[in-house]
Amino acid sequence: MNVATIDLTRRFGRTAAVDGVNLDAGPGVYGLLGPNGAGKTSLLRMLATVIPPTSGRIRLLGQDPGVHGQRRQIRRRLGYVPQSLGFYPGFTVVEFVEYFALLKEVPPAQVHRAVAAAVERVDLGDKARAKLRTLSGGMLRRVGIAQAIVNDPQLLLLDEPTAGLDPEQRIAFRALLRDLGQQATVIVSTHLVEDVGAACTQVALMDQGKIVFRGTPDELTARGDGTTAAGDAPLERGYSAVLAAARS
Ligand SMILES: Nc1ncnc2c1ncn2[C@@H]1O[C@H](COP(=O)(O)OP(=O)(O)OP(=O)(O)O)[C@@H](O)[C@H]1O
Repeated sequence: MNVATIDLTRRFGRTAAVDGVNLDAGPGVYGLLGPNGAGKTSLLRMLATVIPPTSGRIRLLGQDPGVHGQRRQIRRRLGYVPQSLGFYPGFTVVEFVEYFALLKEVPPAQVHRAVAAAVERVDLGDKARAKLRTLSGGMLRRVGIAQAIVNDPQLLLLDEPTAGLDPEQRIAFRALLRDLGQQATVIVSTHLVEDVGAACTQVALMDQGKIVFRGTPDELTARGDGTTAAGDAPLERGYSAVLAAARS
């Protein structure tokens, strides 16, 4: 398993943002759904080794992120797109992605090719030498994705990556996720259920810090069958039905 958590919990004061999550994930694309404040970002931040858990256990890529040497090895093989990434406005696209390649200790001889490949994969080849301050919001999102994939990660964590992408880019991005998920574990938090239906092999639904559903997108859809759950699409009705059941 690339990700294994046992009773993973993260508190902020009295709030249990993540409350006893047990998760196993091998290669594939996993959608993480849930309402605002469900704990998705906090869970992803722990998996990205950005914040430590309050209690519980995590193993990532067979290593313990609580141990310095192992955490460093995880970070070399990890990609993370946070909800808002700080961009240095005076950097070009290539300089920015290269900076992350160096942080992730991509071997120097491979950096040039890895950066060019990541920039091409997000369809920004024609903007490679443009300064970040001149790019649109959607293009910056794609730069954020390029930095995350530059080290060919075995674990890729994306927090609402399609926010701000136009429809054409979202479709291309889902194809990229499916491709990356052949080898890597890709966990993508999103509010867009179309993204889950189109790109994910598995879906987890969080509510109030807990995972209240785990299964395939079709299984989530089936939860809405024959119910009066709200939603314009079948997957949305499944989502609403599971949340209503979890809260009843
Ligand atoms: N740094 C923090 N300090 C205090 N409380 C926090 C912090 N980060 C998150 N929380 C709280 O933890 C809970 C879970 O927040 P989190 O951002 O993980 O949810 P989310 O599912 O990602 O929400 P959204 O869909 O709105 O992004 C919320 O109640 C939030 O207010």
